[in-house]
Amino acid sequence: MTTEPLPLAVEALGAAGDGIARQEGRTVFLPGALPGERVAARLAGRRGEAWLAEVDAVLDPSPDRVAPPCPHFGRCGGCAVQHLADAPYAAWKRATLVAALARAGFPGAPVAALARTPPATRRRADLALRRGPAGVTLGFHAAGSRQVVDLATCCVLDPHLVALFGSLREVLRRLPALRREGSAVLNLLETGPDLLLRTDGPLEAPGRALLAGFAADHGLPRIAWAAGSGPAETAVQLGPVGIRFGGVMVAPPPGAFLQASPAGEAAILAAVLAGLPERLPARAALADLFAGNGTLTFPLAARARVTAFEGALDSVAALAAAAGKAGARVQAVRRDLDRQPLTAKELQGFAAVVLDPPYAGAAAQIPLLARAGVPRIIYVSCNPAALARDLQPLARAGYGVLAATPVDQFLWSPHLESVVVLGR
Ligand SMILES: C[S@@+](CC[C@H](N)C(=O)[O-])C[C@H]1O[C@@H](n2cnc3c(N)ncnc32)[C@H](O)[C@@H]1O
Repeated sequence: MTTEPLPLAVEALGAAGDGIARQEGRTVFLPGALPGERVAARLAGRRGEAWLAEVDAVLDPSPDRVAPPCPHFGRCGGCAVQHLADAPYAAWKRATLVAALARAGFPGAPVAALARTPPATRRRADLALRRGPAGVTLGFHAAGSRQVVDLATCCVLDPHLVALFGSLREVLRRLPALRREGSAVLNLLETGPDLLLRTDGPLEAPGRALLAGFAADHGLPRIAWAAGSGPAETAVQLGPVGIRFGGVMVAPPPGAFLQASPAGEAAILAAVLAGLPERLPARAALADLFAGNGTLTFPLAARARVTAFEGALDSVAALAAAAGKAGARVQAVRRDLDRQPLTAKELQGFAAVVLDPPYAGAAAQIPLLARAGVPRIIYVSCNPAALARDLQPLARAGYGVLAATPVDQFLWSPHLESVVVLGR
């Protein structure tokens, strides 16, 4: 359903990057509209109690409106806010963390300026693939839709990854393993791009040969493949894979989690290390929860012994192997922290606990952490809503925010990374 165009005054920029107006007492979300603008828009559907509208025309543009740098902006769901000038953009992102901390019970907490990440530096892409009559479509999903936007370029991704799009599309067109749909995770490691391909058909010998040719031609040391969401197997290995964390070379599993950009990782790490207690006794121990492949673990190990807890078996194995080889004072432990969170007793020996949970947060672990009374907690979050929820028990347990840093890891998207240091 769509209505006739209505004139609407945009009052604010919402958490998803949409303009927000009011119409007959209801909130209206206006993708592409900016605060202070008057627009003509059609009500096009519901988002919960609110209206979702399509902007027909911007009648009075905001002085903060700028030309979006990417030709796909507006259709591609990867970015939501490329049309806003830099200073109000940075203020909007920082305000997200201020609001989350206020909701958590920390109004007026000290929040640093937004740590920036440059365009064209994102080193991890999770691309959707579709086979159609005209070939293979490769890109991100359109905003709020399952449709895939075929990307010719991307202003966020590292150009080394964007440069692969054309030939990857072509090799996938010839790959029978891709019947209708799949995905491609590209991780830019120090050893070159690492590809994990998930397809809806089996990968036979001719397909493997095709991928081997692609890897050789484009400098990919490894291509892994998986049937749907099944386990990944190595399809092509032409050389070692690796990335250094705190000077320690780690060989991450296919499709491994990486912090989105080098600058984002550096900003997170700086805030985490600055959040540690100033003087750590010689025998101090640190806990790194949701440790992944050791992005934070190895730099933390330069300050004290670290026990790294992680749920994914292949990541724990990569972390343990790298620690063994480097002689790092790191113990890697496989633990599902949702099903079997660390008990208050287990947590009590640590001088500081760093946690960097997935998007959903750490709901099972937080109450036990609140009870343990660890002197320092450093929460790295990629989801302000989960952060606000998870910090509430810590506020009730008497913790205060010592420092909070918003990090613009997910440039031009509504997502925000942040590092919050808590003590009591
Ligand atoms: C946001 S990543 C952080 C990884 C790492 N700290 C880093 O900076 O690269 C979250 C990590 O939590 C892990 N994870 C997800 N659910 C988990 C669970 N229930 N228990 C333990 N680890 C989990 C994921 O495998 C992933 O490695």
